[in-house]
Amino acid sequence: MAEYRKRYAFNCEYYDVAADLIRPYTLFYYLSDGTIEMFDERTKRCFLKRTTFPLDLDALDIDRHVKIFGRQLKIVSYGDAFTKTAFDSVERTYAMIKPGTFEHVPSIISRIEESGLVIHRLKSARMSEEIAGRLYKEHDGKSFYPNLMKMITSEPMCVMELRGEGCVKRWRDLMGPTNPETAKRENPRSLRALYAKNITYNAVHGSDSSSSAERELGIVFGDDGKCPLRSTASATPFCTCVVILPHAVKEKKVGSILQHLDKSLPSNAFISAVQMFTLTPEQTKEFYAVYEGATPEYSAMVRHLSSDSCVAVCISSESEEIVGKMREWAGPKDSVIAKAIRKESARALFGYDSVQNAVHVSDLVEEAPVECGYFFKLLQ
Ligand SMILES: Nc1ncnc2c1ncn2[C@@H]1O[C@H](COP(=O)(O)OP(=O)(O)OP(=O)(O)O)[C@@H](O)[C@H]1O
Repeated sequence: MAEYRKRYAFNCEYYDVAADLIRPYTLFYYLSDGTIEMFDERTKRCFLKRTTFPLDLDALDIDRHVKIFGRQLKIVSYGDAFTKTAFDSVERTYAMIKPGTFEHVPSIISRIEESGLVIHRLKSARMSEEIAGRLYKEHDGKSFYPNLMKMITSEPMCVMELRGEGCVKRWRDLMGPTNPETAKRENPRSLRALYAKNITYNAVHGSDSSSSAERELGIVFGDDGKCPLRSTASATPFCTCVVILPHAVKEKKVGSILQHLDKSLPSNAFISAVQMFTLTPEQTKEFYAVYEGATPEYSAMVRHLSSDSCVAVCISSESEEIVGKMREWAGPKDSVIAKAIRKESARALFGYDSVQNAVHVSDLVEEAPVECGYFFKLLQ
């Protein structure tokens, strides 16, 4: 191929809110001069002639979004083998926050985000015996195997896919040595030094190589992308839903928001489930249905929530007052107003305006279980 024509190709989707249509485009990036070009796959015509544009190649990935001259495109797949080979090489690892450590999920997510690693998938789950058996096959027959199986299926835990250069080693460094006593001596800031109870309940797990990571991610998240593990969400007796919005996920504020939330919970409430989702515009409209026609920001809210990954949180409680309490925690809808009158609220601390306002929280006691059910039942 002539050097001038060498290019990456990405199949993208643009959600046209006004027409309520998803428009497919191919985005090209020319390596020789950093120019871009767009092709409209519906009309089969050039949409944007080859032009200079500051495209951040590091930010390009499947399911991620890229803004081209104000148009938010979602990358759905690589357009050719050349592009796939160049981009599909990002290192991934399988990470697990083990049973007995669920209360530390907010702090552990913060540490992951601070380290620069990217959380690509996240789900709080109950490990089944079948999946655990496949995961820990190599330890079958060892003296500690029965205890290991008992531990891993005993309580809620969290499964994650982490991404980033060298992430297998970086995550294992963050975890620290297998035995917490050694961890305390050799790496006192490591997660096992801080949160492990003993060698069995040792807080976290990480794949030991890229090939193990591929195997473990396939087992836990399903080779077809459908995670076989049951969610931990509990809607009884009462629950409410918090959604950490895409801008905050992208800015790596999930851990800080969860920590802030956790501190504000009354003693009769707890975080029962946390999960990352990437909603389609149709799913977002379904979720935000009650706001259509009721708020001027509706279209912008749909655009934002469907623009990238969000994190849904289920808060369970013994009292229905939890719905009001979480609204209070979130603060005024517009972060600008929140910054003026409720400086300590989540929207004041983590949001920008009335659309990128860090969190969505259930408004009404009747809506809260429906919203939790949407994420933690319907989308499972
Ligand atoms: N001697 C032991 N006694 C009790 N449990 C053990 C022992 N060795 C390992 N385990 C348990 O089995 C898990 C898997 O063991 P492995 O040797 O693969 O450790 P690791 O690679 O540091 O940890 P992980 O695989 O969980 O990241 C350990 O995390 C620990 O929970």
